[in-house]
Amino acid sequence: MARLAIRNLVARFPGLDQPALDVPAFDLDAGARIALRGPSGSGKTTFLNMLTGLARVPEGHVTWDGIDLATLGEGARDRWRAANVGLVMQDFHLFPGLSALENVLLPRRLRWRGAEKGAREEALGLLRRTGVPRPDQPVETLSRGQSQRVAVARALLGRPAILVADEPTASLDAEAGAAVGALLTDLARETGATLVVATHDPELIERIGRVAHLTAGRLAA
Ligand SMILES: Nc1ncnc2c1ncn2[C@@H]1O[C@H](COP(=O)(O)OP(=O)(O)OP(=O)(O)O)[C@@H](O)[C@H]1O
Repeated sequence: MARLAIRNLVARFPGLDQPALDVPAFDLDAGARIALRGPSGSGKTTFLNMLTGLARVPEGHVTWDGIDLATLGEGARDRWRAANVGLVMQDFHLFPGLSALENVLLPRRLRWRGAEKGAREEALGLLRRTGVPRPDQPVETLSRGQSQRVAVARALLGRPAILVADEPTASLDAEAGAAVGALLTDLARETGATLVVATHDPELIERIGRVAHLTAGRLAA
């Protein structure tokens, strides 16, 4: 279970007159689910990067369960993220030369230096649930939609307390998108994970049930 409190978060980039992100206060209860909407360039990716510790918090506070990511260096943020966050990013970051199953297991292997007992069965179960038919297939031969499902399965392995996804249904047709959206929301509900999803997909937004809008870096929940 993970609770989020953001205070006075401001991110600026060179060449932009206005901050890319300016969020005075934003809170999520542990286990909350929220969809993040906003036009291109409104700051969604920047926001997700700050929430997950992928980027340094330049100004203000992003606090998960009392841990302020602004106080952590890059290595500490990476360790915190590996222990707490399941991430589905827009480009899937799958490793070619490895199978679907190996890709799902890879972050866990790096984290624990060896596959933990049960992780393989959990990974196979997630691949089954996400609808990846052949776990041993090399990822470079998967379709975009299948790659997306592998990325979702990888994010869900180990039941992370925080699930963050950036347009997780964007490369899927309506049916596959609905399946992946259902899986994300169902598993978040089952595990009590706090779920934040940047998406324009109306079906997924409805499934999540709550939406926050980003406009030019400002968040309205
Ligand atoms: N490293 C950077 N240097 C300069 N400007 C940046 C940088 N990263 C993002 N920006 C700018 O910050 C703003 C917010 O970008 P961001 O990628 O967060 O938007 P977004 O809502 O995710 O967009 P999209 O939906 O197109 O992915 C944009 O104006 C973008 O050009």
